[in-house]
Amino acid sequence: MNVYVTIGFIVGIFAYAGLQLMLHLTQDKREPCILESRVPFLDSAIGIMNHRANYLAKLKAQYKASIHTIRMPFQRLYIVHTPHLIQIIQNKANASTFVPNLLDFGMMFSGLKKESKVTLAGAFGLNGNAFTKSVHKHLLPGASLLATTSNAVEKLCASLPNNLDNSSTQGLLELVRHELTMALTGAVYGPENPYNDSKIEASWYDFVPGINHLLYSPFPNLTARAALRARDRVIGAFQKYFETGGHHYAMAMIPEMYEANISHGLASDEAAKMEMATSLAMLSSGSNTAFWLLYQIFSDCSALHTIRQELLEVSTKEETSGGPQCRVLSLNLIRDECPTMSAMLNETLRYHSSVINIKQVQHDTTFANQYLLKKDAIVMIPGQSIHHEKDIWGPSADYFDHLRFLDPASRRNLSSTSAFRPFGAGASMCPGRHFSMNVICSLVAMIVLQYNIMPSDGKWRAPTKCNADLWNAMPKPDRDLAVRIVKKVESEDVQWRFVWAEEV
Ligand code: HEM
Repeated sequence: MNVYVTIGFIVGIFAYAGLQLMLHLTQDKREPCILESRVPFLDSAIGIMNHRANYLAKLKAQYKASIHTIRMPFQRLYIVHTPHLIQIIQNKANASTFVPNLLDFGMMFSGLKKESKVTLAGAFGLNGNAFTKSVHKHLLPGASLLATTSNAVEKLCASLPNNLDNSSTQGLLELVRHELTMALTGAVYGPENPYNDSKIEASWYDFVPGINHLLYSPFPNLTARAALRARDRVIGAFQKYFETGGHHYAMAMIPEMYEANISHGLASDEAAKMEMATSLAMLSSGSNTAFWLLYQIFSDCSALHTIRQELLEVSTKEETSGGPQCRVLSLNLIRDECPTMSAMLNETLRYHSSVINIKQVQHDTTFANQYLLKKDAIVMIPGQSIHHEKDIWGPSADYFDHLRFLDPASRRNLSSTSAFRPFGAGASMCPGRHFSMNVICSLVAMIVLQYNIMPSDGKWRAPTKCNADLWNAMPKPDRDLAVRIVKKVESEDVQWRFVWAEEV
């Protein structure tokens, strides 16, 4: 054997043994166990590369542990899989021990300068940032949510006929993504919405794949050059938006966030970068949710028929003088008066969700009277483990059942964040969930009532979601579905009017 190969081999063996020793010497016996240590400190990186968003659920299925440790270079992760342990973490008394750290995530990919990060951390500490505070204030149920939802619904009503009425073959995901992007951002950013420019919309979606590089790559500037150039274009558009006062015509949340960041000492062009975090929260999970919901409805004839019937029954006839029949649907009624559609939405969230809640341990603590959790470690709660737990959801937990939430016992689980957590839990539970669900339900109802969707190859086949991003609460399908969308024959003679007419 070549002498260099022999030396390399021996060095490799020593390095491996050294790393194994280091791993086990630095792991306290009282900490949750390590499940895999074939490649010390790198098992999880390899596992995530291979299994992406499914990695943690795969570990649970394989080892059946309720909690375990993952070691990465300079970081320990504690993965929690079972409801009783999750409840302890979510217990109010433990709020100062386990703290959400989404703030860091937003800052990591927004392109902020170091000094701006320091300014924001000084201003907001562990209490979120101007963005999270404002969303909690403006998008929880109330007049502002109502106005913003109505605005988004108007945008959908205006754009849908233009984009769907041509019976050509289109990608389902691409189609709903465009509709939701324009409706959500249009309602939030107002008439000067930077995403009105199709180049900026395209640049946003060119940037998104770069987030993984910013999170995991040691050299994102080399490995994600095109994505980072796309981010510069989006940031540039937001800088212009604020410079020219576009935010004065937006919903109150946007100028409020901007002014808060400026008042804490951020330069105007840096404050504009925070809109990358707003855009990500707004645009990352919604279109994937709408995609899966449409897939589940249209691929099941009986569910489609029932949902159409329910929607029709809550709509009312509007008197017209001649011409086609006119029907009005108050989309806000769907949640309470269309049980199958609501059940289908909740099952879509339960079954497909890839959410992982992340908290940081603030000090060494003994958890559940048993485990030592070390300061600065990250606690991860994979929603998949809970959403597919047979003790909670019964033997059919691993299957999609659009009738599941018609059953009172399953419906009760909706209000337990130890059972149903597509939007997280506790004080940091997604404050955009009402807005997002309102608009997604509206889009889906408008499509279901007016169009037929058929896969262009004639057979519905669920795309896989093996490459879904670990950070996204709803998984992107690995491939888009080519579909043909045609106006329903019956709806040729009906003029539909859709409104969001809720009273506060
Ligand atoms: C289907 C759509 C959405 C899903 C599945 C989703 C999911 C989530 C999840 C899982 C979290 C983390 C919660 C936790 O740590 O406990 C979160 C946080 C957040 N989401 Fe959403 N989200 C969606 C849409 C939106 C929209 C449209 C907005 C804004 C307009 C938004 C704004 C936020 C904000 C500001 C936070 C941070 C809250 C905090 O730290 O206090 N989300 N979201």
